[in-house]
Amino acid sequence: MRRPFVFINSAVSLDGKISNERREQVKISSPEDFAVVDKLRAESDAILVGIGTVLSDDPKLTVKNPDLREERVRQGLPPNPVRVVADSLARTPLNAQVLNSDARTVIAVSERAEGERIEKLKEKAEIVVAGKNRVDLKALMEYLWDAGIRKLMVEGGSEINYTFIKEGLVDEIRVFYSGIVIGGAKAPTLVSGKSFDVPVKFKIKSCEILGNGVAVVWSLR
Ligand SMILES: NC(=O)C1=CN([C@@H]2O[C@H](COP(=O)(O)OP(=O)(O)OC[C@H]3O[C@@H](n4cnc5c(N)ncnc54)[C@H](OP(=O)(O)O)[C@@H]3O)[C@@H](O)[C@H]2O)C=CC1
Ligand SMILES: Nc1nc(O)c(N)c(N[C@@H]2O[C@H](COP(=O)(O)O)[C@@H](O)[C@H]2O)n1
Repeated sequence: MRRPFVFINSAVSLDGKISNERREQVKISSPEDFAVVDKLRAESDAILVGIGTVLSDDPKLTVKNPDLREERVRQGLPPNPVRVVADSLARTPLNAQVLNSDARTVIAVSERAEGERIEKLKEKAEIVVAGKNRVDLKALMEYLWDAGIRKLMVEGGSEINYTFIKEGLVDEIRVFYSGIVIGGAKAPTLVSGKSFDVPVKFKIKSCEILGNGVAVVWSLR
């Protein structure tokens, strides 16, 4: 199967949470980590999130540093990478920031998505139907490969991270471990879903202190 190089990027509190139990966006990264994340976005062809993250955070998923956007343009690329949302039922709100004109957006839906919702979203995004009940990530990866995407950054949340790992679609995971405690037994962690029968193994590729936290890049073992 031909697919892009896939890496998950996530910021985690020291108690392992990626947000709080109300699933509100929490600033976990240090300024130093945000600068690296921005560079990683600029070096990627596309950035993917699950619809849960769109509904919780209303992210823009754009490159923030104008110098990095200019560098992309110098390389003949659009200023921002393609944004991809895994959204089986086409629930992306029409006023979501991810649909603004800053970048091209692909909404991946399943066959269960209502035609009317799809038609409305089509005015603002490219729609790809992949999967019967839920977005089929393998089919989506093939679609993105055919669309010229070679490096995909997955920016969560926990449910979409789980499926990427379960389906063997992840090459690297970059985690920023921050010096904050969020707490909350039900607050989401990096990966949700069901425990794997055999834990998936990763090895450390690199490790650096970035302000009040540590960024570790893990590659598949
Ligand atoms: N600290 C950090 O780095 C980050 C934190 N977050 C936080 O994470 C939380 C959101 O995470 P979460 O609620 O887990 O939501 P996700 O962003 O992981 O989205 C999950 C949804 O994606 C849709 N989906 C479509 N296809 C698939 C598939 N094949 N596998 C899994 N999901 C699929 C499902 O909805 P449907 O079936 O309707 O399509 C599912 O409910 C927020 O609180 C946010 O703030 C998010 C990103 C980064
Ligand atoms: N790297 C990182 N650190 C944090 O502390 C975060 N909360 C997140 N969240 C992710 O970034 C998205 C927001 O992107 P925009 O700033 O709107 O472009 C958010 O939706 C999460 O995917 N990431």
